[in-house]
This record gives sequence, C-alpha cells and structure tokens, in this order.
Amino acid sequence: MTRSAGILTVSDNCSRGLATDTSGPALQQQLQANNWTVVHTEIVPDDKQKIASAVIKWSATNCQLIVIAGGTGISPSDVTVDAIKPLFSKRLPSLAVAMVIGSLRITPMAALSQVTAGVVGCSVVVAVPGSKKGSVENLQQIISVLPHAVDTAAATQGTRHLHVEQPKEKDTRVQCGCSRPDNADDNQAETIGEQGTVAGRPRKSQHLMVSVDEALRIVIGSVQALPPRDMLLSDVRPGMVLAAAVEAQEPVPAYRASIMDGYAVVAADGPGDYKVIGASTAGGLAQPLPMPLHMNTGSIVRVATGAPVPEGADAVVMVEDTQLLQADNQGEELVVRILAGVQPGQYIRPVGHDVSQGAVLLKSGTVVSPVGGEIGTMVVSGNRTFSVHTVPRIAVMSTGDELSESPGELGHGHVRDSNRPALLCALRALGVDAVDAGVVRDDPALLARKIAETLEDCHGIITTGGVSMGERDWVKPVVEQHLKGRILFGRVAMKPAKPSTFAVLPSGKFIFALPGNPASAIVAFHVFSAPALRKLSGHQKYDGAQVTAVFCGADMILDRGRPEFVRGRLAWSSGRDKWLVYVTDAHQQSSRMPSMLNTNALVALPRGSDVCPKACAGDQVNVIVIAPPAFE
Ligand SMILES: Nc1nc2c(c(=O)[nH]1)N[C@H]1C(S)=C(S)[C@@H](COP(=O)(O)OP(=O)(O)OC[C@H]3O[C@@H](n4cnc5c(N)ncnc54)[C@H](O)[C@@H]3O)O[C@H]1N2
Ligand code: MOO
Ligand SMILES: [Mg+2]
Repeated sequence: MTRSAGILTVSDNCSRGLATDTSGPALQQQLQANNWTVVHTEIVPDDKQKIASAVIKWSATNCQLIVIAGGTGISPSDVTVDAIKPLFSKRLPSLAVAMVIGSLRITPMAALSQVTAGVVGCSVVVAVPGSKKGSVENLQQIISVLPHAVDTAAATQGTRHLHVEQPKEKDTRVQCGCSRPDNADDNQAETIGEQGTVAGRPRKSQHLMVSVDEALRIVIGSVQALPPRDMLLSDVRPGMVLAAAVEAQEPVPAYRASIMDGYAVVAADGPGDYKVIGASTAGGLAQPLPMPLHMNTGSIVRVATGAPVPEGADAVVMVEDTQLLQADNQGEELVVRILAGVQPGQYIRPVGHDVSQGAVLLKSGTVVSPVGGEIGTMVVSGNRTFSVHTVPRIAVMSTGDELSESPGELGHGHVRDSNRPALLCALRALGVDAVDAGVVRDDPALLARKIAETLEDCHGIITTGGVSMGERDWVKPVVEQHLKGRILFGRVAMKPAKPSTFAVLPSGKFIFALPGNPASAIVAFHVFSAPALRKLSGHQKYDGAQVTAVFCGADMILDRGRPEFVRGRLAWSSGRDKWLVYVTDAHQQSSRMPSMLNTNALVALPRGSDVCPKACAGDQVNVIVIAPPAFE
C-alpha cells in the first residue's frame, strides 16, 4: 500500500533560483524507495507564513506525510519550527528524539538542529535539516515508523464524530485540526445522553481556543493572491490590484503644449507690435496654417491652454499681457501688441513634461483607490489592457430557522436577518464580488448541499450562525463530516466572536463560519475575513490598518474573561492634537447591531485583571481601523 507525501524545501536561495535544491529530490528518491507516493513538492523561502501556508494547504488535501527540509537550524533566519509548531494539534517529540539520537551517531552537529514533528490535521509533519545529507539521514532514522504514524493520525481522524450522524460513537473527542483531544479541562468526553440526541451532544467545545494572532496567522497562511488576468480599463474597479507594473507607452504631453491662453511668440523678438498669422486651439485645429504650425520671427500665433505651440515659437505670452491693435470685419485679430518682456520657454510644457515615455507609472501591487488617480493614470499611460488580480467571488449565507427575510410582521421567536445584508455591504466596500447565498435552515443535509452548491462558482463563503454549542448549531459538523473540510480553528480567545471558525475544503476553497450574533459576525469579518480577502485580491499589505498611536478618549473597562474588540469611533481631536478613540455605545453586547453604528475602529483591549481593570482616558491603545477616521 502506498501512502502520500509532500516535500517542502525551505530555502531563501533555492526559492530565488540562486542555489539548486538537492535535498528535495534526494528526499523524494528516499520516500519513493520506501513505497511513498510524492504528491506535492515545493520550494519556499524562509518565511513563516509561506511555510505554514503550504502545510495547511497540503494537509487540507489529506496528504499523509509532509516532510519539510530546511530552516531547522539556530540562525535567526531559521523559522520553520516557529512556523509549524502553532499548527500542531499533537506534538510528536519522540520522532524528533529518534532523529536526533540517530544523527548524533553520525555527527555531533546534530545537537544543533531543531528537528521537529507533529500532527497537522490528518498529516504527520516532520521538519528535518536542509542539507541533502542531513535531511536524508534524519528521515532515515524514522522512516520505518512513519507508515504507522500516518495511519494512526488518519484513523484518529476517522473517529471524529458528528453528533447527528454517528449516534453510536461514544468518544466525542476530536483528534484533528485545531481540536484538542488532550485537554481534559476543556473537553468532557463522557456524556450520559445518547449520541445523536440533544442530551448526547458534546457539553464542552471540541475546538481548541486559539489566540487572535494565531487565528489570523492561520487564515493568512491559508490564502494566496488569485491569479492575474488582462482587463480593459472600463472593467477596472476600486479595490482591484494591479498584478503588473504599468509603463507609459507615450509621453505626456505628446507635443509642446501651451500652459496659458495667449500668443506663441519668439522670445527674442521681445515687446512690440506683431501680426497674428494663425491660431492653435486645443485639439490642434489650426487656422489658417496647416499642421504642424510653423511660424517665423516677427509674427505671433494665437494659442489656447493645452494647444500645440507652433514650431519656431519658444514662449507663450498670456492674453492679459497683450493689447489688440487691429481686427478685421469678421472679428479676427490681425495685429497685437506684446506689452511685457518674454523669457524663452515661458508657459510651454515640453514633450514628456508630465509623463516621460517608458516611465513606470504604477507599480505591481498598486490598489485602485476610489480617489480616481490610479484609473486616470492608467488612461494616461496609453495602455489598452491591464494585468489585474482576479477579484475574489465570495458568498454570504445566513443560517438559522429563526431568520426572517421578509419586511412584514415577525413571527414569534423570529428575528430579521441583518447579518447577510451587513456583510454583503462590507464585502462590496472591499471591492469583492459579493454573492448573496440567502438564508438556509438549520438542517445539516440542506446546509451541506447549499454550501457545496454555492462554492461551485465562488472562491469562498462566509456563513453566520450555528457555530456554537446549541443542538441546532450544525455548521462545524457539516463542514467536517459532509464537506470533508478541515477546521483550522473553531474558537478564538476574543470578545465578541468567540466561536469564529475557519475551514478549508479539499477543493482549497475556504469557509469563514462566523457567529450568529450580529456584532460578533461583523467584528469577526473585519478581524479575520477582511485581511484574507485583501490577500486573495492581491494586496501586498493585507493585515488591515493596525494603528498604535491612538489614545483612549475616555476610560474603557476591560473584560476579565477575554481580550475584547470594542466598537470605537476614532477621531482627530484638534484641541488635544491627538487621535482619540471613544466607545460607540455603552451597550457592547454582541447581539446589539446598533453598537456597530458610527464604528470606524475596533479597539483591541487586553484582558482585564484586579491590577489593571480598565484602560484610562489618555492611555495608548491599539485599534484596527475599519472605516475612514473622523475629523470632529
Ligand atoms: N453554551 C454556550 N452557548 C453559547 C456560547 C458558548 O460558548 N457556550 N457562545 C456564545 C457566543 S459567544 C456566541 S457569539 C453565540 C454564537 O452563536 P451561533 O454562531 O451558534 O449562532 P446562532 O446560535 O445561530 O445565533 C446566535 C444569535 O444570533 C442571532 N442571529 C443569527 N443569525 C442572525 C442573522 N443572520 N441576523 C440577525 N441575527 C442573527 C440568533 O437569532 C441568536 O440570537 O453563541 C453563544 N452561545
Ligand atoms: O463571542 Mo460572542 O460574540 O461574545 O457573543
Ligand atoms: Mg448557536
């Protein structure tokens, strides 16, 4: 029986093409010789996010073994271990010990390596040194036990129970992804109720509580910028990101242009009376001389702002600095007096004055802003099409039997579906192609079908509701059991939005399963989904506007249980010459949609304690800016 493996080479030099990867091919040969099928190979730089991203991606494809070569040393650039450790649902320290003991027999240098192993999802991940010899020698120490290791990891995943579908399954513990099988405090394995019934539902969350930073790292590591495509300017919208630099195909202006309405003159002629021999108007219409206009010393040509300056002229005189001496009976000017002295070059924009041909006007990665400057500059460049990252197509689905879509009277126990319109609006503001996937009832089979159908033509989906501990909170089990997705986190230490969930499906598409409480859904969207969507859209800076030099306008009580994202209003205080942030609303319950009103910043408050119960007016706090700050 062959098993699947991926080999990830971590090396700055190899990824830049400055060195040849010899470890990857050597490991591939070694694995194949031991009956493994190598299904993925990739080279990434020493970059935590890129390493974590590859591991998450391969793990989501059910790749059984992931061998990472490189970045396990002790230099500052060695980040492999830091990148993968937070992803482990289980550490496998003895595999690392076996590698070290075996390698020490070969070289004392093995004492300096940080070889590591653990479980990510259903994949066993092993990090070995980057040298060809070191990587092969280390893997050799454990190669005989790896088949058993991956089978056990996979079998454990197989016991993952869905409380609706496997009523006989006793063990409610979760063994994969972000679940925490080994945390007795947080998981109550035994229940007295029959599985598949309300009484038999798990009475503790099955999902590891991760920090906001960790959750964000996982999200960002799981998505990549969508590929570029050529686009006509008329299709470019704010929020789109250029995937290639834009160079000027032509100079601007393409001809010597007048800066003023007046007369083109020969500067050396100086003040005096001159015959007007023609006109150059914007658009280059010339009368009576043919284009290009040419004039000689002793004569002048009437010019408009932006019109071509005739050949032979080297300055423009403003009409205000002239006097009309003679006109014909059709009203045409015949003789004009130049009143003031003239400097050569005055009021003429030379060719290429604004934009020189070949200049890089917009760099790759430029985000098209609503200001209009990027679109205008793209036009000016003279290009027809532009390489732009594909815009993510993201669906929003509300889940819940209680949700009403119609504006009429509400039935008892029903609530209006506010999350979906709110998130569709937030998505559109990001420049994302937002798809309304409607409301779906709390029915696992229906939910699975609707999510799968929606994802057929979307890159990802945002659902709200059904991710907590209720007996009709089906979204997490549906993702894992029906859709075979990998939940990368299912609880985050934050208030609101604790049950925020992120999962990747075997297709590589993702699900943000956000809590149903309206403020929770919107906060989680801005903290997790928005950065991911910016990255997907091609933004090079995607982590949101995290600002630190902001001060509390008034005291803010700190929550004792969880770090809190308080809905805040950030405004420039001209009186105090500072950015101050105030809580929008004293009622910050996650059920209260109006707490989002006037919010332009999420204030990231730490957990409170007896020693530090509040952030005081004037204290510096961190905020995530989610809408333009105010000037009040
Ligand atoms: N035993 C526990 N109960 C709850 C926990 C917990 O840890 N243990 N967590 C609480 C937290 S925190 C949150 S947040 C919510 C999350 O709930 P769900 O994601 O399961 O969402 P629902 O149960 O479906 O709904 C919660 C609430 O939100 C309203 N809702 C849902 N969808 C919408 C919508 N589209 N528009 C407007 N309002 C919506 C729904 O009617 C409920 O009132 O769980 C806590 N419980
Ligand atoms: O996390 Mo929930 O959003 O506190 O209500
Ligand atoms: Mg619930």
